[in-house]
Amino acid sequence: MPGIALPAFPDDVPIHSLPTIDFELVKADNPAEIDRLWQAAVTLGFWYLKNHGAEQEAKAMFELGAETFALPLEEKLNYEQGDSGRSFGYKKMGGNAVDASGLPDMTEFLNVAKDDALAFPEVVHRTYPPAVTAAIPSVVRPFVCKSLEVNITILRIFTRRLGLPEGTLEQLHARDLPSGSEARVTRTPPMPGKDTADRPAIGAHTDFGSLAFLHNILGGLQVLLPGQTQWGYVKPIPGHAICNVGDALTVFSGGILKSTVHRVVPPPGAQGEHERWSLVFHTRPNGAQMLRALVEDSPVIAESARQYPEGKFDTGSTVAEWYARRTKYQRLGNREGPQSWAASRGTEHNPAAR
Ligand SMILES: O=C(O)CCC(=O)C(=O)O
Ligand SMILES: [Fe+2]
Repeated sequence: MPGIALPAFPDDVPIHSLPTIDFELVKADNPAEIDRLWQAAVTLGFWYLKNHGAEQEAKAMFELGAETFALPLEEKLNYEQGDSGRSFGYKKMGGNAVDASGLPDMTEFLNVAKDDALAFPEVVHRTYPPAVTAAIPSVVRPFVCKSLEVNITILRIFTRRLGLPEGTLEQLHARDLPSGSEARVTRTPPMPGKDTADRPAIGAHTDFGSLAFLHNILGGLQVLLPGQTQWGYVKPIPGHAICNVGDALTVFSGGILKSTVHRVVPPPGAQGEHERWSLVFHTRPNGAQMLRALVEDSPVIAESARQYPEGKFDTGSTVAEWYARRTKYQRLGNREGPQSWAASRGTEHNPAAR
């Protein structure tokens, strides 16, 4: 459980060092820091974020996750997300595939919709276990609001840098329009002695949405940076969130922003003896928005999109449809064969990676 003394991240495993962006400087419009953020987003798609101001809110969310996961499985299954393509609610361990062979995942999720948190006590999407419902005003909503503040600030910067009219990305991620945005707590049981690549806890994927704001305690997250063939761990650093770009921003930006493949494997070294917890806020665009490059709105995006095969960023679907397809075919309950895994994929650079 979060909070107990844990072994340090080992120093003999391959890591990818990511740049650290200072959110205070970004908010203060510091040009050099904004440049560094932009460089990270268009090259690696991943960066650390310090001074984000969400530590207390994150801690409370971890505690709520612990309380929820401690419920009997039978009770948790009453809130299971199901196989329809919706992710809100509880996801049982083994509900998803981690690769084309249909190997089951090893992680349980609690996913609370941004819309349910902000509209509470009104129910927009679904209901949650009573302890979660009771904690929406005091725990979930504050975390959602802090996370949105961080991600919307970053989206404003991307709007400018992409040459889009002011407010474009903010409007595509409107607070009060329905979306797949959600707060997620994850728990993976200890997997001591497991070879990392043999037993992913969460399979290789790109994120479905726009921006992830992730809080890690133990290692286990690995990324496959663009152009590289070696997975590297992202070492958790206290007080530093890990941020990454998701598929929706890659598509909107005509390939300028990089949505990078990542996965979760058992924590390395002695950390593998412990349960792994993570917390993430996934910011996703308005569900009704068509998912395609914003070529009419920005010459920079039009120019970038031209360098890719025609139609690459014309998904032909709304954000909600794209997201539902990916969620649905990841579910083992919908699996018909390797084609189901293929149907769950996004803009991954290397769809065969696991
Ligand atoms: O737990 C982690 O470190 C990553 C979780 C993740 O990739 C996701 O929720 O999309
Ligand atoms: Fe992810």
